[in-house]
Amino acid sequence: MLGLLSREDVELIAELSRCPPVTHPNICRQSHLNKYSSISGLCNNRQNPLMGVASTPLVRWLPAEYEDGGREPKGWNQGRLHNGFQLPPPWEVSKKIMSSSSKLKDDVYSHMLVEWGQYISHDMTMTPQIKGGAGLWSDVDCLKTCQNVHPCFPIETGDSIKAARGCMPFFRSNAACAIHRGSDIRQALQRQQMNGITSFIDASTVYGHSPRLQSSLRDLSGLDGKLAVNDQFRDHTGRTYPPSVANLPSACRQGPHVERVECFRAGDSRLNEGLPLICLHTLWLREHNRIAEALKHINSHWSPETIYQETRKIVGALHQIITMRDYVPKIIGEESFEQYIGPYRGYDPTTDPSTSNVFATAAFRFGHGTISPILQRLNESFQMHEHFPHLRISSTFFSPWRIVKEGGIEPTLRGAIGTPASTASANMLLTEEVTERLIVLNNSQFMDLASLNLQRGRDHGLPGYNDWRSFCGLERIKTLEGLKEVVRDYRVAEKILQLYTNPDNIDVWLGGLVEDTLPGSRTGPLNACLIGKQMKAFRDGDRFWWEADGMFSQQQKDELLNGSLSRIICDNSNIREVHTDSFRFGKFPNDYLSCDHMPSINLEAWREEKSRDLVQCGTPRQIKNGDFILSSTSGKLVALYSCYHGFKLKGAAAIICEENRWSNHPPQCTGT
Ligand code: HEM
Ligand SMILES: [Ca+2]
Repeated sequence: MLGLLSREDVELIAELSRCPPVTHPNICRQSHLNKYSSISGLCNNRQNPLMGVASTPLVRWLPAEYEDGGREPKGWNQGRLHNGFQLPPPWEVSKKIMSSSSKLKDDVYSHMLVEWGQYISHDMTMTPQIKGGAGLWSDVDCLKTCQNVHPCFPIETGDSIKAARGCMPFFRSNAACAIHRGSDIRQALQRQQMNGITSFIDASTVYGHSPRLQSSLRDLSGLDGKLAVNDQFRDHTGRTYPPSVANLPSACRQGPHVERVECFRAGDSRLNEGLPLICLHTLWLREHNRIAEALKHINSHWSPETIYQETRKIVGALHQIITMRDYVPKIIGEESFEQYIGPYRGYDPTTDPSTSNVFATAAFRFGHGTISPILQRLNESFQMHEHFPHLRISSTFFSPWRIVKEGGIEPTLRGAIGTPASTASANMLLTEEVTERLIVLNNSQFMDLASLNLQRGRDHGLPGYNDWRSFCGLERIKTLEGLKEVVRDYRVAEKILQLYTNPDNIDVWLGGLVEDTLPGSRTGPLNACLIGKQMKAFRDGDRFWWEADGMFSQQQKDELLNGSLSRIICDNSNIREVHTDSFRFGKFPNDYLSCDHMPSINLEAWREEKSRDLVQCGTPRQIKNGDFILSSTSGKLVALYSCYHGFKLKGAAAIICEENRWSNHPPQCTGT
């Protein structure tokens, strides 16, 4: 049988067997799926339970364009013409247009704006790749071949000195399960890529996107709703770090003459990529545990599960507020915010909150143009650190030891808030640090982020720049003169057309990135449109959006608005002075404020007196390997039990408080 199928068919079948099970809307009636958002995103939308869920397809806003119509990437077949011309090799585009030895500084925003972009993109999208090695049915090793043999789509380098074999390895993105919504039959038959994580801005970076991962990140033995922390290292003031990965020794780089520091573990697996990313993950881990402790103090009758879920809900809300209130308007500008997002008008179940392919693969990768070649580390006076000087970022990739052994998170965090951001200008797009010296784990060869982005867009069959401009209601670019109007730097416009000849062929990531930025924004008109539309979908299509009806009381909402990234830095690090807005660049000390004066969230708004029913029925019994939450949505007090991942529930999941007693014994959670 196998002999009749191509490798791709077999891969597709393997993928299908990993699809989330077909889900009937009826399962969304279960009460525990309605009090708190589920970890995988399941049932956020009750009519379409899989919308926005981890491991479902990145949605298409325009149909894919594959060379064979169905699955072959653009550029797969040598000599193939597109609109009459061959596509230029990504590496050549990178070298001739994108790679730059210098970057300009932003005059308004701090580097934290860049770091938050990377962090929050890891809440919205993760496109898994086929880690093809010599596998069950595949005898090709993508680290070795320079041929286009599925699943390898190597990037030709034409440089026999740097990359000895004349190519850089590239793994195609996984094919997604064929979950077909809508009526476009062409799309249903085309290869789709998938989003490995929840599309919703739900702090999946902190909590994960599956029951198993979630469970592995919790401290279930503490019975206080906290997350697990590193049991080997703490900073010099006793503050915690994320736990280490389970498989040791890990692939993270190690410092000279210091004990091993393994890769950290969090809700998103990419946290070790850079030091600022590790700092943000560490802040949120500490913030969860800080809030959990305070809530336990305020509501001593809450079960550990209630503390955990209520804290997760607050942390999720803070991710949404920081992103939508503080981050997005700076990126796309106030005007585009008005145009594409506008004020919140409540949950809309007809909005699909899924991450779109063009957002993940092109538009939100605009941030790669704002990566700075240097990582600054600053001391308490926000001056260059005496012991831990600045570093080229290529020497910071996958190096958690530099946090643990080089002063904790503070020097890097101060660097992020106390240094201006880099900007992407058309003639200085990506720093050589990531085009010449990018490291990806388990591959010793230096990679080029620009080539990867371009090749990824072609792997996904993304339509060209002009089609996306049309999609956004912008004029198509037909001539060099037209291109010069939107790119402004005429030399770059000329180089682009020399390489692509037909403007329709321009890769959308490149086109979006080189456009001149709109006033008061950090993106051009195309990316402002694509990012704006996506953010609106994330917000309006999320039943658990923090402003949605029934999520928080008015008093709680008012308190949440006192939250900020600066306050989180104050509460969870040894930094005592901050800018009120961590994304703005200011001079120390004049533009800084003492943490004592930074507004904070008063968690008293979450105080809950024991209800009369609870007093009369008594606190429900704790069970082993599981826990309960209380709900009174049906008018009666109900204890909803669930088991931790890996355990099976025996007995009634819900017990009701009736006539001063619980209707049933609590269930049991037994090993499977
Ligand atoms: C030092 C900083 C950064 C490094 C080293 C980095 C590296 C990477 C790499 C290696 C990929 C995968 C490329 C591929 O094979 O397709 C990627 C994807 C991505 N990056 Fe970055 N990145 C950085 C910063 C940023 C920033 C600042 C943003 C946004 C503001 C961003 C947004 C994205 C997005 C949206 C993806 C696609 C994620 C997916 O769906 O898998 N990155 N990045
Ligand atoms: Ca998410």
